[in-house]
Amino acid sequence: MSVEVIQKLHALGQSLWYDNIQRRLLENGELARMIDEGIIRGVTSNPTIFHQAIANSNDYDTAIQTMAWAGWSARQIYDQLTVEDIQKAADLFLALYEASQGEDGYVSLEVAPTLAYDTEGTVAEAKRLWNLVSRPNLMIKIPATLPGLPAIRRAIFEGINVNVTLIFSLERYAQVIEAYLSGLEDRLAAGLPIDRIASVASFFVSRVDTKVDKRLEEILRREGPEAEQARTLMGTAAIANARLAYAQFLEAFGSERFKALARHGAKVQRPLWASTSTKNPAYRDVLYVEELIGPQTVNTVPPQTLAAFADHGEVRLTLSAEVSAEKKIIAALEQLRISMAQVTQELEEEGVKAFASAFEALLQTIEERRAVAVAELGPFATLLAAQIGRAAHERYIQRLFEADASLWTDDPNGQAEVRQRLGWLIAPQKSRTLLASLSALANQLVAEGYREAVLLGMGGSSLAPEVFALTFGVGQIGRQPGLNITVLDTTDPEQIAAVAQRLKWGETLFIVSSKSGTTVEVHALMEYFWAWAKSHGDETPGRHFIAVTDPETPLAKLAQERAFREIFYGDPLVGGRYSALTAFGLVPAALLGMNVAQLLNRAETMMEQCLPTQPAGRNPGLVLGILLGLATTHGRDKLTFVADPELIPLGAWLEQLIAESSGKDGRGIIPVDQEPKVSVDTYGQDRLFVYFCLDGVQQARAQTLLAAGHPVLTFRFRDMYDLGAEMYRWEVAVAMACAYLRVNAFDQPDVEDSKSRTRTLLASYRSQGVLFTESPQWTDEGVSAFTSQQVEGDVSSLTDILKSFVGMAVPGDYIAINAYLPRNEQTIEILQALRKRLLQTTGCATTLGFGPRFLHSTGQLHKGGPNRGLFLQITREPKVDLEIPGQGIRFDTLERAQALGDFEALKARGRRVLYLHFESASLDGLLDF
Ligand SMILES: O=P(O)(O)OC[C@H]1O[C@](O)(CO)[C@@H](O)[C@@H]1O
Ligand SMILES: O=C[C@H](O)[C@H](O)COP(=O)(O)O
Repeated sequence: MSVEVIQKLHALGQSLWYDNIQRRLLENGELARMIDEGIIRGVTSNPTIFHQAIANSNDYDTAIQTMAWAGWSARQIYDQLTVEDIQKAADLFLALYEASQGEDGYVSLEVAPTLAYDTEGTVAEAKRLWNLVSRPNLMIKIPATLPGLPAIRRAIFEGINVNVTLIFSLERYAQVIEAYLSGLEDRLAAGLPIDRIASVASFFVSRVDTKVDKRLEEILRREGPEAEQARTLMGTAAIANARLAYAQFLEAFGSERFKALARHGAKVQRPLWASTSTKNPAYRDVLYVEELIGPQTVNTVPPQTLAAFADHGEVRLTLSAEVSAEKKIIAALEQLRISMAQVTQELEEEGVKAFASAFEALLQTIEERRAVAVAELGPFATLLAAQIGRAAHERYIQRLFEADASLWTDDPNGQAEVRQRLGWLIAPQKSRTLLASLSALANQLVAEGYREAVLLGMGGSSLAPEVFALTFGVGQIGRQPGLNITVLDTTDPEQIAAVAQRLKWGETLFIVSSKSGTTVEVHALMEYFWAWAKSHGDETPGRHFIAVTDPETPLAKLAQERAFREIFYGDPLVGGRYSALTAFGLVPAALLGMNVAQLLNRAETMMEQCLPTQPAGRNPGLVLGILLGLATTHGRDKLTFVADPELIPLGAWLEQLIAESSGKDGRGIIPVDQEPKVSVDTYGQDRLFVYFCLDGVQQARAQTLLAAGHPVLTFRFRDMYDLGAEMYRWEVAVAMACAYLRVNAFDQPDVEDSKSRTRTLLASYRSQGVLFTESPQWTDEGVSAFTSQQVEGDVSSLTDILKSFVGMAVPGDYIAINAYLPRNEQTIEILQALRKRLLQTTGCATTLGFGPRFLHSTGQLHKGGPNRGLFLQITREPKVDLEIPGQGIRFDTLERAQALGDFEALKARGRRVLYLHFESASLDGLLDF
């Protein structure tokens, strides 16, 4: 696009405005770029433009859905969407507005076209929109109908900038100028300033040709004596009409009357050439720009006209006071009985009608989308609005951003923790400081021949990286050259060995990721791979390692001592499970080759929607959070994920965020991830489904669930980078849900219990060589069973044990399979089959977690949440085992100690637990019940 031609245009006194608005342009920086590069100097919108923007895109889906959930009407939603876009555009133009001293930099918003013949209604609407948008560089568009004229005068008197729209005739244009001047005079008479009031008169061009040409064509068709004259007049009326308007402008604003106003600072009301895209393909595509260039004018162009003009537009002065030729054209038309008065009157009426029907169609579209969103709420449709009202009254969002810890807890220690844990709120902005170093490192590693990275971390330090690795991994969209990342968050020797076996020395980078820098699994894994690296003959393999940790942690110190290639520091004001958009998620994202800036842009756009400046019902995080809280208190506490294939990995990250944040003090939301599909009538009344939709593969499933009466919230992703937005939204939502449930969203008080029991067990193992002395309640066929309570009835097989255990489940319970096994295809298959069986037999929700990974995720909820869980714990004798260098134990011992530590912790809290240890038996036996 050539900026030069536009600069030339501006040098001749014409400003180019953009006849287009679309949320995507505001969010992705395109409008900002066009302003910065000097391409456009203002924006105009109209009901047709908004109809196209909203009805033909999914840019507004999240916003519409949120407001619909909050109980807003279609009209309220329309207002909010349009005002937001206009405000955002106005903010982008503010600098230009100021630099040009109010000459340019305006953004126009039209009053509802249904008010076009209602003077009082228009005045009231103009005032309402002016106050609502509240930007100095706003222009309110008012149609120049007869009833519109006094409204224009009144609006000017009120100090409102006015873009007078739908002007077609010279007569009406004169009345528009009169209304403007009178409005200014009224202000002066009232002692009010007039120097900051701006107005443009939108004179419509191309539509005049469309209508006149049609009449000329009729004459041509008749092939009579007037045909030749008609031919020469084709495509001339619009420009002649507009040039005559320009002459009228020069006269009116050169008058003594205006000069008197100008002495008080009045600005001229510039003519704005509107409707300047070429409608007849036989005409030059920049006709209505090139032929109307002159001082003190504006031309507003839609995208295709802008592109054409920048490409091949020619700039020369084409407007002047000399309009004899133009007068002749109009006279010639009149001779052919084409009355401009009639043509323009029809155009005005049709123009109002067309805008009104676009407006009605837009409201209809919003209404349809609103109804779909409300239906998603199922039984909560009638209850949610009041709860949002309560949250607004209690200032939930304000208190979140003010770090008012009393929102979650009265406990002083808990409150102190909360105050240290809210840095994630500004992560989308703050993390930008990492961008340069991240891309430098990614490029350097690729250039040095690294192909693979293994991330060693647990919970919040591994789950977001895993989401990114699985969604943006090999062959996925939008990826620059980068490394493949494998996440290792286990102490299972088989799983570790399987990864180690396929690594190539020299091509593999290790990312040691731990916020606290003290997590036992991470330390053990790091020592293992450090020794692995050394075993390749490199005594100082630090350059193959990077660390992500908070400042001054033991890991940070060790990484320095061992000369790690790089250390990235996390934000100490962000807790582990809220760290996705800090170094913990972003370092791996960058190494994968993701566009981290884009991820953060999406997150920031969501952040802006979640700010306290937004009305409560417009805040996607707040509305979702209150809904989660409400559903939980109404017994729908099993938050069940349904996802299109690409989005399945998101569930594991959400699981930790939700479970570890909310599952405490006997309350909590139970996330159910990747549950096998069963017939919908299997589900109890304790489900709240969420559907993560990318390409709609699971749409039919979601519909079936909805039809069966379950709430199903749909989250539509435009592409995978929307992960940035959704991660942020869910972080806010979970914080808000926790406030609603009155639990501290930012601690994990029950996790430590399992850890300390594990430490005690390991100490006894180190001193006495035994880990566990309890004798099983039952043992046979190579399986031993330990239970929290005496098994009822006759038990002669594993099947009996399982039946008796499962028999304890009542509606509203959930069954958690906690497997300390290698997380691989084979075990996943067996355990998912078991899960399906359990679900079908009991109707209860089921979860599957691999230990010790889940201890850093759902483990908190298991112990601290509602006592509705039945825990089936599984370990087995390992096929391989590995030494943990320098610790005097092997990985299997650590894994088993972790299982036992959690078993004891669960029992101590009165949970129903069945612990099965498979010595020699096959896991397949689990399916025989
Ligand atoms: O990043 P770190 O400090 O290694 O912790 C890992 C995980 O362990 C937990 O503290 C729970 O044990 C999580 O909250 C956290 O995400
Ligand atoms: O403000 C601008 C007008 O609404 C717009 O230019 C109308 O153009 P059209 O005639 O191409 O619809």
